[in-house]
Amino acid sequence: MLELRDLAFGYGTRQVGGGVSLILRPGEVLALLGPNGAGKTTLFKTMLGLLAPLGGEVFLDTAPLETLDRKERARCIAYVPQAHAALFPFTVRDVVLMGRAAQVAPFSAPGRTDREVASAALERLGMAHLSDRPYTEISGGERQMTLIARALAQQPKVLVMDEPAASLDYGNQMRVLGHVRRLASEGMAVVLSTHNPDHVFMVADRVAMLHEGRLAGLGAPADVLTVERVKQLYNIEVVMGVLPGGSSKVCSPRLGPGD
Ligand SMILES: Nc1ncnc2c1ncn2[C@@H]1O[C@H](COP(=O)(O)OP(=O)(O)OP(=O)(O)O)[C@@H](O)[C@H]1O
Repeated sequence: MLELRDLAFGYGTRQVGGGVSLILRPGEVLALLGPNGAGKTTLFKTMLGLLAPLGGEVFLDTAPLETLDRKERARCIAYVPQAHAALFPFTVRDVVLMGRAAQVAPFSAPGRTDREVASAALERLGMAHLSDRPYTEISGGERQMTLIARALAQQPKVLVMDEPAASLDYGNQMRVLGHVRRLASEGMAVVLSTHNPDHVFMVADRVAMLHEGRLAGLGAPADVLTVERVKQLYNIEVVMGVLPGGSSKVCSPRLGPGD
């Protein structure tokens, strides 16, 4: 569904990373883990076509990304960026409705189906009560949930989420991860970045670890997300295990007296 072949990425002459090859399949959740500045956002922007690759290729449903126009891309792949400051006082409903842009004919207004899909996305995320509120007057976490609803309204095959849980409270973090699993079980392919190994264990089928712009590991979390890898990526000692009654591994820092 989404394939990266020996992808190199960066900004103009500044290469951030390279040699990234992977295939994302329908119904799969892939987590991208890596320290600040490792190149996760730059890689995402390149796989979305917002930045031109510095080498290699991106394929969407076997078509080279550069052969698809913006509407064709938007019908296939949706992006939830990192939480950002709001500029215009659109209502939450209208922000979510913008996710329908690729389905609306040129010079036409969104139709009833578009409004129903947008409302359903808000409903699904438990955000319906905020529909009429200005996007500039809701909290950072509520803005993040609105952006997720906007991406769902796009009804993409591939969903790319840049640290979707970063500004959410504990309950919403777990709810968003639950939604991610449900979307995958309906056939959507999801790639999300996170700094939290527990979230990887909870939600991901595979994890790709990015270290200084290169893949430092790719595979099932239980196999490749090890104590040693976390030490390599984040320079921190951790312990991992399954808690009594738990179903997935958890990761906990091992802090010394001087930390
Ligand atoms: N617009 C830009 N122009 C040039 N370099 C940039 C630009 N944006 C980011 N960078 C650099 O590219 C590198 C990778 O940044 P990127 O935002 O992709 O990292 P990240 O893994 O997403 O980090 P974080 O976890 O902090 O969000 C960093 O060294 C950063 O300083």
